[in-house]
Amino acid sequence: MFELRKVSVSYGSHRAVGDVSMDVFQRNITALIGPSGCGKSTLLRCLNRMNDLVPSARVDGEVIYHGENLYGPRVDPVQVRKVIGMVFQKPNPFPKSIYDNVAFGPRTMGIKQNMDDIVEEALRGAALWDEVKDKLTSNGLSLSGGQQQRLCIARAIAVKPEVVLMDEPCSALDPIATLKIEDLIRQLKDEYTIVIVTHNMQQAARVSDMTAFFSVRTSEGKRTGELVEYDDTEKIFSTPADRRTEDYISGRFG
Ligand SMILES: Nc1ncnc2c1ncn2[C@@H]1O[C@H](COP(=O)(O)OP(=O)(O)OP(=O)(O)O)[C@@H](O)[C@H]1O
Repeated sequence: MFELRKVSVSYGSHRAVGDVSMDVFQRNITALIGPSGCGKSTLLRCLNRMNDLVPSARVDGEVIYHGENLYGPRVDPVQVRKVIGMVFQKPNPFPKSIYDNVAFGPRTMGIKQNMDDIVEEALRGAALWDEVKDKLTSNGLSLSGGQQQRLCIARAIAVKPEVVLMDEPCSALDPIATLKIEDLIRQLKDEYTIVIVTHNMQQAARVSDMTAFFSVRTSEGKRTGELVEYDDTEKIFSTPADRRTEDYISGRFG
């Protein structure tokens, strides 16, 4: 789905992550793991041009999506973000009804199909329908944290993206809500390609098919994130090839 070729991201003169080359496979769950500050979120945001919104950010290298460089001159970043959606760390529903939260994207895109059907399908897809079907006019902010995050996932999938990027989607949730979101992520894989940043190694091991481990290299006092190892999740967590990966997953570092 994605081919990253020597992708580096800098904020001003600080290179946050350097020379990342990896492929992301379709209808797979790919986890990005590694210690704080190694550039996981920065790299994730490259995949739908979210870094464009940070004035100091610069992306070098190529992010090829379906054979086309996402940073090519003819590519419209707004269009990119419709096809490659994002779910953030902290649930961030709009202060609107549950229905309007989900309908927002399709309405903005001028989708003419029956909106009730779209909203129901997205809420079912996000495993939230049964809990909210009788209160669709209630404010999205009245839901619990876990429900709010599933509402945000419903909002993301309502516009039928191909890819859903998730930046630590469970870090603000309790363990039960976390397990629900993990179940949901596994279900979403049938239809979507998912890339997830997580601090939680057990979560990466539980949900992902492929895992990329990043580390930080310090040179002349400057810290730059780098991709250490990328492989099947099972391999990364059982017989990693690199000592740094082994140290991290066994808790000796990070
Ligand atoms: N908007 C920004 N402006 C300037 N520097 C930034 C910005 N966002 C991130 N950075 C820097 O880029 C580096 C990588 O940060 P990033 O948040 O991508 O790492 P991370 O691995 O996701 O960390 P964490 O796990 O703590 O969220 C850090 O040094 C951070 O300070």
